[in-house]
Amino acid sequence: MKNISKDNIRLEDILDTAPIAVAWSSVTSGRIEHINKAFSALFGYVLQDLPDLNTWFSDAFSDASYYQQVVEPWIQNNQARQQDSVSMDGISARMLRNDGTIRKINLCVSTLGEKRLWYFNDITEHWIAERRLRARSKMLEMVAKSSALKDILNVIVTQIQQESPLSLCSVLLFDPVEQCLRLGAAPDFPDFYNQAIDGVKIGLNVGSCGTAAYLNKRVIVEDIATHPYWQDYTQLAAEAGLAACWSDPIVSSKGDLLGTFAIYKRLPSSPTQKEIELIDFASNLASIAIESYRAQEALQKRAYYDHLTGLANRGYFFQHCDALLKQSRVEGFPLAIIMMDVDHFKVVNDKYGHKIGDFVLQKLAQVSVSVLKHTDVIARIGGEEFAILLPFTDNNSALKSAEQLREVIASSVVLSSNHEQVRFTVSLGVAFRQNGECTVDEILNKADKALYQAKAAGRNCVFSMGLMT
Ligand SMILES: Nc1nc2c(ncn2[C@@H]2O[C@H](COP(=O)(O)OP(=O)(O)OP(=O)(O)O)[C@@H](O)[C@H]2O)c(=O)[nH]1
Repeated sequence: MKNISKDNIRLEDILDTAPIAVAWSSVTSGRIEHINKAFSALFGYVLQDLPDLNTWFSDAFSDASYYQQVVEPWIQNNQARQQDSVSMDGISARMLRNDGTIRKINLCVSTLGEKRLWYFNDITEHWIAERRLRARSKMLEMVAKSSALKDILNVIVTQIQQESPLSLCSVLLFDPVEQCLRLGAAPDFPDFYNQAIDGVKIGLNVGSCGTAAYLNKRVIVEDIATHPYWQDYTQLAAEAGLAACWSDPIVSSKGDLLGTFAIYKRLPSSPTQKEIELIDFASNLASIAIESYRAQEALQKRAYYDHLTGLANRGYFFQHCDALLKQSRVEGFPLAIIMMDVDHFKVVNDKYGHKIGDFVLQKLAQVSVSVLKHTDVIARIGGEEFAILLPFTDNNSALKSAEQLREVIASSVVLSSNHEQVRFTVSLGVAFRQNGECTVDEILNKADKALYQAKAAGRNCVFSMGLMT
């Protein structure tokens, strides 16, 4: 430490003890003549690194248009002011440190003779806290308004990317049925990377996210190129320009896995304490968003789906049928309806009990879904009564679908509590949208009449308004 005698105190020494970053420049040449210790700590430079003031400023302000439109006029205005002005209005701006990270500063200037003193007050922490609060409020508002989950997650990802420049962030959603991760939000990743990741099964050595989800704990990979967790994905990561990945499992309030939040870096690196806090913040926000979305989804499911079979319920079917009938009238595509009813179901219940009867309904739903097209909608509209809507389906195709349903159901088996094979059949009635007007009630009535004909004809058969197949 320098030994400063009492009567030999220089301005430089005084400024070095100041907690605020200060630089002074020559009024005439603009050369930066001194920076204090707090300046070096804030921006990472020593005096020799810095060119003249204007050159440094034009590089240091991270937002070029803000620099040109706001900062430059402010500097010029101050330079035009008379000398020995001691106090001036400050300006807020984002400035780059020598490591590329961004600091938010309040900049003030005063002129003293030939020297111009610049004061850089670091308000980054306050700025980050404020922005996080804003991001959090915006996200909660979006949750309350039931915005699309992808949009909400994009707000979180964007916030973190702004706080941690030179990073890419992603949220992947856990699919518990398929035990895989699906794309939630990864707005700045290349499409080929997102496509490759979407649907990846979780497991050990499935990158940072697949492994974090599998182990249900944070995974920090500092160098993707050499880490065993990435051994099957190093080329993919290299093509996307990714060198490090820190991934956190997103967990619900009950401890269930909801997905992963990850920060990727372009160069091998380990997270700072601040970046760990950032990951925690993002995972917590994402957890609120995903959990509330899932709760809403479950509510909707309860409103529209039949709890026993998992098929759509009567309400959903009628709504959907009405909309599709209108659309088919406008666009002129063919549409058919099948009504399907279990034969002698009372006998099944009486002989094997209600529980086995329930298994029969579940099995019937399962095999029906397996033979229908993904555009068809099957619903349980009564106890043992089902309706199927077949858009873009003409007369012959609908009859074929009905026959296929009949066959696959007739060959299905459920085991009774005594391990007896319980077999069951269905009767089916088919109706089509004719040219001209046709309401939901009209087409369902037609299908119902055909169903009664099938029952009357001895069951386990398909009828289409008097035509038996
Ligand atoms: N296990 C079970 N049975 C149900 C459910 N909903 C309705 N049922 C039963 O379904 C049976 C319907 O009987 P019916 O209307 O006489 O018809 P069916 O015995 O199938 O005879 P047909 O339709 O004429 O071939 C009744 O025994 C109801 O109790 C359910 O959710 N689970």
